[in-house]
Amino acid sequence: MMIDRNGEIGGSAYVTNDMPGVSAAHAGFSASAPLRAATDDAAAGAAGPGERVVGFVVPRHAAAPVPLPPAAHMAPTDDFDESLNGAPEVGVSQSTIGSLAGADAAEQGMSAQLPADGLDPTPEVASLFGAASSPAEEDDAPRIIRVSGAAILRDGKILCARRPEGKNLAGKWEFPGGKLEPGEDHREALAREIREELGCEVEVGDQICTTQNDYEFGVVELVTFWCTLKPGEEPKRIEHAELRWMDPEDMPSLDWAPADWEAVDLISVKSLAF
Ligand SMILES: Nc1nc2c([nH]c(=O)n2[C@H]2C[C@H](O)[C@@H](COP(=O)(O)OP(=O)(O)OP(=O)(O)O)O2)c(=O)[nH]1
Repeated sequence: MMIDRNGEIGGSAYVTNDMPGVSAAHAGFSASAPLRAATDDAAAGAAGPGERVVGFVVPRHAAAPVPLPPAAHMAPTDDFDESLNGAPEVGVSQSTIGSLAGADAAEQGMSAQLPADGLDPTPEVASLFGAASSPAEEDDAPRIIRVSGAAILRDGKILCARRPEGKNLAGKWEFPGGKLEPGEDHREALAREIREELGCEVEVGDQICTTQNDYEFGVVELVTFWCTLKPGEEPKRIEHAELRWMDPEDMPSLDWAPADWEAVDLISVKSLAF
């Protein structure tokens, strides 16, 4: 999905969340006018440079943006209902997003639903809903690499990281984070990766968006989250070639990994709107 500086959206990726109030507060953005995210009319359009986004746009749910805990309470509290944090359970379209987003569906306790009786889904659609596929189709299925990325906010700036030599996408900018390990959900994986990569502790907040990108080494499904540093924490450059705190509107000037443009555009456009 591409978003121009007027806030118009086109493209083929899908977005699962509004810009959350908690993140806006952290970034110094106003939370009063949530960014218009993917809609039906955004179903066709260009992907970013060198990018082939897999997935499709589904209608956003009609529910009002869910109020989120204040920044100081980004860590789930005992009385905080996790099901409200991110995509609420509001029916087929959200379930569809959940199934596309993989772990999010499980995290949200949502189940995928096949189309209504009488509709004969194509194999592609059926596979999205977990329907049985033939061994030949399974062999052809792309390997989904599930990755969490952190948009860490401090004083209105976002921590951007450049991938080191010797890794795939070397030299590209990314959100710190990494692959999920077996048994982890996205938030657990992200907290662990940040500990390993940056040597610090973060509070993982709301989801910004989910994208899939078809790289030559596999399909990366990247779920990006707002994060804040826990009190007294300072990120250290351990694995990355470079770390840089950027004003959101300057983020598009970096050479981002293709899967990241969705979140970069959402973050930078939001900052320009106010
Ligand atoms: N961490 C991160 N990875 C990204 C982003 N965008 C993007 O396309 N990727 C890709 C690059 C990698 O192919 C994959 C994440 O792998 P990684 O190498 O960071 O994961 P990891 O920390 O688990 O590393 P490793 O153990 O495999 O070395 O996702 C992003 O914003 N953050």
